[in-house]
Order: sequence, then structure tokens, then C-alpha cells
Amino acid sequence: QQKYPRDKPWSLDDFEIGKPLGKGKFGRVYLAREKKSQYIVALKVIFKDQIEKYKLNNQLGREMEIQSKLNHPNVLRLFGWFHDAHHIYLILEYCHGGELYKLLSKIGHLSEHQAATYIASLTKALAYCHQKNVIHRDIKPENLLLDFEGRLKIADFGWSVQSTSKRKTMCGTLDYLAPEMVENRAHDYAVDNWTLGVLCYEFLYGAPPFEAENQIDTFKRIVAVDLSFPSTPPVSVEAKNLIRLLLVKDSSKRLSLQKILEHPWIVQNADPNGTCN
Ligand SMILES: COCCOc1ccc2cc1OCC(=O)N(C)CCCNCc1c[nH]c3ncnc(c13)N2
Repeated sequence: QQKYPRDKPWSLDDFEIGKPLGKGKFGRVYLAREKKSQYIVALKVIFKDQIEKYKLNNQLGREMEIQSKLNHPNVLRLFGWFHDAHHIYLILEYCHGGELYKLLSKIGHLSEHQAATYIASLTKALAYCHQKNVIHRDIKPENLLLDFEGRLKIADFGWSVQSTSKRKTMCGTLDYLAPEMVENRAHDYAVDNWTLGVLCYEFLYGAPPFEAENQIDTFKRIVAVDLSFPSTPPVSVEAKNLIRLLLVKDSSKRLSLQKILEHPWIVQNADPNGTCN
């Protein structure tokens, strides 16, 4: 029985590779099994030339440093990594439930119980990350995974930063970005609070609040906080109230993570153990 953490570096020979789980911007994720322990993991294979081409070496290195130190039930665990001539391999916790975004597109929109449970899980994960000086900045449905019990896990910290000061680099798709990011102004932790509002809206209505034909119109809707609630599907007043308290242009006025967990809609609808089965 090998001791943990391991002294010998990992290599591809330690794993049997299974079915592909999906394709990301810089690599693919596969189901894999560690041969000695028979432990099932997800193995993300990243192409070195892709990383070098976009000059993301230190970005990826920073992200792996960050993610390997995070240990929270709603943050995907990074167990280790290794590389060969052309690839970097990340050894990750496996989520049998796959991407939340696929569930969302399959069923259209989530119930208030599911939405509140996932928003509460995300809030707890972000509170944990923020206390570790990590801003995620790129939370979107395809980076949210579900494990075997339906528990939410945040996966890709591709754009996360270890931050104590205000950040100014652009990243992510526009739909989920706060006004201060799309206006390329200084931003801080509160960008993740804005994104929680966007996700809460998308979980309940099946589409993000500022969706538009093109990026320019999305940009305009975000900076104007052009928010409206369709009449269907029916959504509770409390849920709309929470969304309104998060989609606030002035980042200092957005509801804090602690206050989100105390909001009546979360208290009345979220499943305490985060599985909502
Ligand atoms: C720099 O990279 C940092 C780590 O990023 C990831 C780690 C694990 C991931 C996904 C990650 O980034 C996003 C990404 O690659 N896709 C959107 C494509 C694949 C979608 N996953 C599908 C999936 C299904 N069951 C899973 N169990 C564990 N991890 C998974 C998946 N994916």
C-alpha cells in the first residue's frame, strides 16, 4: 500500500485510461484508474504547445498551485500532476454526474430547490476560496460538475488568481462577467458575487440574464444592468429578490457571501447537505 502523499513522481504508466469525459480549451479530460489502488480519477491532458502558444505557463502553474492547496467539498480536488514531452497531466477527483450545464440544457431549468442548493454550495466554495485569497472569476455552468451524489464541484480554475490587490486582466465569456470586468476596470472578489446572481438567474430561467444576439449587445446589457424577469417559468419573489441583490453595478453594494447563505430563499429552499436528491 503506497504512502500518501507520494514520493515517486506519477507517470502515465500508473494509470489505465478510460472514456473521454469532454474537451476543454487546452486539452481533454479522460476517465482513468490508478493501477495499484484501482482508484478512479479524471485525468486532464493539456497540450504543452497550446499552453506555450498562449504564454499561459505561469498561469497554469499558478492555477495548479492554487487548486492543489484547496480542500473543500464543493471544489474539485487536484490530487497531483506530471508531464511528458508534449503534455501536462492533471490528476483530478472524478465527478460521475458530469457537467451541470448538460443537465441544465437537458431539463431546461432547475427547480427552486436544486437552484438554491447549488447556489448555496457555490457560495460556500467561494467563501472558502476568498478566505484563501483566491478569486475564481470564471465560474460558468461548464466548469460546474456534479459528483455521484449530485454534489456540486467547481472545476476549472483556469482564470483564478491569488489576489490581495484589485485585478485588471480580462478573461472568460462575457455572459458571466461583472460590469467592472467588461469595462476593464479594477475588480476584486465581488466579481464572483455578481456571477452568483447570473448563475442563479440561469438555473431558474434556463438562460443567462444579459444574453443577446452578439457580444456587443451582451456588453451593453451588462453595463446597463438591463435585468428583466420573464413571466414563465414561474419564479418566487424571494428568488428574484436575491438575484436583484447580487446583480448590482456598484460592486461594494452586492450582497456578501455570508448574507447570501442567510437569505430567506436560500434558507427555505437549499438542501443542507448539498445533494438535493
Ligand atoms: C486547466 O484545467 C484545470 C482543471 O480543469 C478541469 C478539470 C476537470 C474537468 C474539467 C476541467 O476544466 C474544464 C474542461 O476541461 N472542460 C469544460 C471540458 C471537460 C468537461 N469535464 C467533464 C467531466 C465529467 N466528469 C468529470 N470529472 C472530473 N473532472 C471533469 C469531468 N472535468
